[in-house]
Amino acid sequence: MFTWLLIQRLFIRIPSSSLTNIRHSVTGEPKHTHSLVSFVKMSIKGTAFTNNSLLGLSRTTQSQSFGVSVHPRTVVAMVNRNGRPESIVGVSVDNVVKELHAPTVVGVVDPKLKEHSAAVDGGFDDVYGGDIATNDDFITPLSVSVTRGYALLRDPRHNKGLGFTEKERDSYYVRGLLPPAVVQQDLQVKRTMNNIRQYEVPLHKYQAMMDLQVRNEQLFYKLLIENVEELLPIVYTPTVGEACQKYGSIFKRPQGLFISIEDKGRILEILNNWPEKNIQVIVVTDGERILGLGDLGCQGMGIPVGKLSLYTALGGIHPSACLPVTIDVGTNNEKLLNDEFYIGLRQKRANRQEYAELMNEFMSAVKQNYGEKVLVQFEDFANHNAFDLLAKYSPTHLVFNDDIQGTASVVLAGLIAALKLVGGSLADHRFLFLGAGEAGTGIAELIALEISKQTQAPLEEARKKVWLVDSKGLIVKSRLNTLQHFKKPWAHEHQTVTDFLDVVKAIRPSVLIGSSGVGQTFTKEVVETMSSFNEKPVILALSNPTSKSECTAEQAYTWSEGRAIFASGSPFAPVEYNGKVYVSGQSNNAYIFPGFGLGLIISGAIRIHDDMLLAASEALAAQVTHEHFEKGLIYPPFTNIRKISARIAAKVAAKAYELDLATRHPQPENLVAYAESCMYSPNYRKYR
Ligand SMILES: O=C([O-])CC(=O)C(=O)O
Ligand SMILES: [Mg+2]
Repeated sequence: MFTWLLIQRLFIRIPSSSLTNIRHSVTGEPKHTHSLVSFVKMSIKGTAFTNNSLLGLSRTTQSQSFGVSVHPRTVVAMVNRNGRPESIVGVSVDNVVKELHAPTVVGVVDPKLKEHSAAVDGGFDDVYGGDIATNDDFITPLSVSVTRGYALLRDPRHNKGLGFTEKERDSYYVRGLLPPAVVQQDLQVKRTMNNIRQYEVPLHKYQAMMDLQVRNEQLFYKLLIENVEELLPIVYTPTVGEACQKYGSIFKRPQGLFISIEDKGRILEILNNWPEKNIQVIVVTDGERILGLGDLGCQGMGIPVGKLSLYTALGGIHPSACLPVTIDVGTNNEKLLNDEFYIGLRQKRANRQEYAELMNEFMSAVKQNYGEKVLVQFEDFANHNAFDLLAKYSPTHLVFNDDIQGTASVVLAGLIAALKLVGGSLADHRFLFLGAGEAGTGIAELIALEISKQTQAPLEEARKKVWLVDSKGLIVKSRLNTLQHFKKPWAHEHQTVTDFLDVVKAIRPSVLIGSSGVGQTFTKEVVETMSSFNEKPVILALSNPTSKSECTAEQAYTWSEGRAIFASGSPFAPVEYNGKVYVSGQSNNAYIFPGFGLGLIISGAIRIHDDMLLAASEALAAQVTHEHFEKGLIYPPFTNIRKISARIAAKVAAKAYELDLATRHPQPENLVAYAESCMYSPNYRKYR
């Protein structure tokens, strides 16, 4: 293995000049029995390299260019007897080895080549066939595929704009294509931030940020990382919600994959149209429940794009390893169906069976293409599909539902922290939820799980501390037969109560959590009632975007006379009440999923376990300092989020090792340092 890793690194440094000539340097008439790997290990001299001359390699199918199927983005190279690469013969595109076309410079040798050879006696079987992602997957993809000349300035992943140095302008053939000034990246950040601050309308700032992302990705991430508190509400909630509503009008360039029901049977092919092959995280939505805004169909794409930009900025996942996907099965949103600028299929949502078949094809294709360890994050699916998909694919895939599990983990973290302010243990409190969907039941279950672990009480007992209200009122035993399955565990013994204020009075909770997607439901009376029997009522208004928040920060502080411990899903500015400034926290899964995902990737986890969510909650809660508590905060500020994410990642990874769900061995000694070392940096670097 050592040799192979060495080769990977050597390849990246191969000068482009040696690549432009490869067609003439690669030769030979490999014997039919040679596997690709043994071919790679041979030093063959002879005539020009053509596809045909390599066809003899195939032990599998001849239908692809070389008849040899290898993992995507694999450089096939010949090495000499000392193991040094002498020439590159091709690169796999769409899992097929293709000639390497100048002026593309490529560098990754995939160690899976070796494993496959071992597994199938020196030859290659179908790489789609099984768990090809093994211990040797890269943490951060090393692939470098850099064009040059004018095309380089149009390549957002590598464009540096005026940041190209004098030397780079010559070696990349961009001299004359840029004005003479060379600008440091820091100055570019300053200038771009100045421009963005000129816009008063948040949506215009969003558009400016998206334009930057598709123009100069490194600058986009540097801006986002260095100004995270200011830009998070732009690229994420609440502005991303408005962007989705208007996505048809503002759409310019695709930032993710659109897979529609009409593409049934062709999903694998579509995945291969995406330019990157080494995917580690997919965020997928079907647009049916975008934030609290409802069915936005295909225009939900803003959400996977936004979530993945946080995976990179907050969690350090390499942007090339992130794939946003929107599954378009139609929309039931009449307004969109009649909107001339709508960009999705103009039809009602597909029926259950068609939907299930499409999702199944997608999930199979994803595993086939990217292996066992690709993380699939389900985002903003409607309740019924969200629970079903998670249950169906958890046993076979690395799947995570952000709205159920991510939100649960972030809220539990906030509650663990809040206990320092309100006193007692979790089991001493009573929790009331307005909203019994993904977030509500997901949080409820994680709270119950933690109580059960802490008190050794059975889970069913622990659940009795938690009460949920849905659109029909308090969830109680007498409603059991008509309840959806995910609500059933919360049907406790109690008389029917329908009015929410009456429920608050009857249950007398110490913690009130809103997750129904309906704004302004924590009324003055509700907050006053909470404050009448709690010295410090904990009030979490989780629904997004801001317009759907159950109450505002100002309302919570005013109506509770400054006593509420308040956090919300979308951010609120600090509030002044009676001469004191109150800073509320943002109880948003953005604290959790980037670090959680990083933890899965660095440990090579193949499945998710609830204990990993608990580990993430504890790691986040541990980041809240005395100074934060003094301000009434139950979450640390986002400013240090990359450090926080590394700590979350370390705890999640440690749990994966403990549960034997990790596949990257040996376990790094210092997981925090390791997580930090794996994080993507947007600072400009040399390409060769
Ligand atoms: O995106 C967010 O801000 C949080 C979230 O997952 C949702 O509200 O669905
Ligand atoms: Mg969501």
